[in-house]
Amino acid sequence: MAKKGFQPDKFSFKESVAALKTVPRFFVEIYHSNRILFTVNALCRLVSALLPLAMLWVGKLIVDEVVLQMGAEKASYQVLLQWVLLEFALAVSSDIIARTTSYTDGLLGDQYSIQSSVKIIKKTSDLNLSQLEDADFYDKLERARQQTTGRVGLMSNILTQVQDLIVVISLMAGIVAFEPVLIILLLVSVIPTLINEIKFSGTSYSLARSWTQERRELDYLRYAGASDVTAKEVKLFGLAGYLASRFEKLSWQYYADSKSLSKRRALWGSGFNIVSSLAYYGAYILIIFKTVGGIFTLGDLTFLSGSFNNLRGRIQGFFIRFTSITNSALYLQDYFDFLDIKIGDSGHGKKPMPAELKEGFKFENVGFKYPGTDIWVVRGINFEFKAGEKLAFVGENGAGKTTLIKLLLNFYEPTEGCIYLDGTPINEFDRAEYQEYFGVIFQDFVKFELTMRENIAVGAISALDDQQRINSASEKSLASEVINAVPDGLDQKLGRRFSKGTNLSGGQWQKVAMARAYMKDAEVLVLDEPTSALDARAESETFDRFINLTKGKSAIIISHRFSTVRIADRILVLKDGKVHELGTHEELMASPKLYAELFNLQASGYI
Ligand SMILES: Nc1ncnc2c1ncn2[C@@H]1O[C@H](COP(=O)(O)OP(=O)(O)OP(=O)(O)O)[C@@H](O)[C@H]1O
Repeated sequence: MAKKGFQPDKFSFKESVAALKTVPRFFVEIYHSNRILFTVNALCRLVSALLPLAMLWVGKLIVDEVVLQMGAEKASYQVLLQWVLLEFALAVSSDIIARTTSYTDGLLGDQYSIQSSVKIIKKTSDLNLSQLEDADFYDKLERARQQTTGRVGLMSNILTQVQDLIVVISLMAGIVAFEPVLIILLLVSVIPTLINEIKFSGTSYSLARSWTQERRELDYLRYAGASDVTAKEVKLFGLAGYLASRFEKLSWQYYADSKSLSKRRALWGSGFNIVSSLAYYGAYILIIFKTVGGIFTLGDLTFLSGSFNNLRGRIQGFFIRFTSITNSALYLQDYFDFLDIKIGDSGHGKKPMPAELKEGFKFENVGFKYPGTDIWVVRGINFEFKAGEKLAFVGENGAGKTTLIKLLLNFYEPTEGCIYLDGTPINEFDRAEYQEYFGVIFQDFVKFELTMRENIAVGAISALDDQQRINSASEKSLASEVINAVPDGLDQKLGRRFSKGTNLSGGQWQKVAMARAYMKDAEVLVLDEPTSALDARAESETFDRFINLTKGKSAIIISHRFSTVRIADRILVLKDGKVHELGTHEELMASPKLYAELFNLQASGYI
């Protein structure tokens, strides 16, 4: 995707500052992630904020005492020793406190990062399928995921900011007591940094934000070019060069935008720094003159020049950190925006589900367009799916079979018409409870790179340790054959991502997936092409078992194999998003329409 070039001022200073409103919520979350660590951290920072002034002051006392003793007839070291010991104690405490601060920073950061990642996973699972299938959603997710670790830096940056503010106030009070003019010079020396930071605040976030889509594309290209899943085809079709060059092209564009921003920042930064240094040296000369003129002692000189330098560094750091804080706050805003995405559930009722299905489901004049599109994928759909019935969906690719399942499962709401369960519109039920009714194996079921046991138990994850239930589901689905064929049985890691992992064949995976359906004692089972990778014998065995083992249960089976389909009680033939035929195998064979035509073609080996 070609990039027009970066628009740097999309996020102004004002917007960056406005993002700071997320900071209190952030601190409440951190505080709740570990109250003790947070309190220790804050106390350490408070104490260390007062240490620089104390150390500089003791340094001044030492120099003054040295000068005094140099002029004395008989030097006494007692006071001097006391001051040096005090400075030593301050130095040691300062180090201990700094280490405790960074230790607690790290721990708090890790805890917060774990918790925020968990929140992102949970939030994602709470959202509707229609929200998840949206590109905007992925952009939001990407931005929320970014900087999960950066947020840790935000916490320490903000606390350091408060800490430095205390240092700055205390050192300024010290300087004002000696020479108020120095404060004016100090301001002159830090204003250039302030201007520089205001100028560039928000720009790096702007750059990163404007590249959200491309970064997702880069991630995808990296995955497509270097992963076990794609390796076969990448090698066979010689795609590595193509993918690498696409990756490189996009990366270099980002690099160029990022470089030009860094260059401008560096150039402006060095210019401003010269002004700042001039003011500093002006102050230094003033202090030297006053010391030589006898107004300041040598100790005062050490204290003032030390304080001035320290202050300048801290105030500049304060502004620079401010930009980094506002930048992180913009990312934080993305994270909270993601957590605050409304779950599109508002139109849903809270009716409890009936204990068992009595009549069944009814589709009444159902039509559907995917959100953001203007095409009727299905329209004018009318049929009943009776309780206890085994119904098969048949139709060409793209006819709308999976879409009907998604509508039945209430992942999407029909654009027009209504679906009823025992006479009640399905959106009057609590969505989660409603979906609990179903056990579904999708054609693109997930091959989790977890153990065999976990892969089976995902059908009812609370039964992960229920050996009997797992054994029974494996027997029913023929997954037991797969379990026996792998070295570690149920504890076998699946997939090759982790050591000792093993890959299963397509058919073996489908047996594992079928076991998930048996794990869940669902009222209604839906199998969306669950046997496409099975050999003919395994397929027929799987379906015979399925029909026998789920007697009395309602089930929908989608399949392109007519030998499977014919076992169903009734068959619904979809064509161009409409119900073309509906009846038993015998009824449909008796009419010279699509079903009979396709059945005969397949029987004669043409398709
Ligand atoms: N999330 C989506 N957004 C937009 N269009 C979609 C989406 N999912 C599916 N479609 C479109 O809806 C139509 C029906 O797709 P569906 O998956 O329901 O077909 P199907 O009958 O199950 O096909 P197959 O036999 O190939 O699995 C297709 O044209 C497809 O491109």
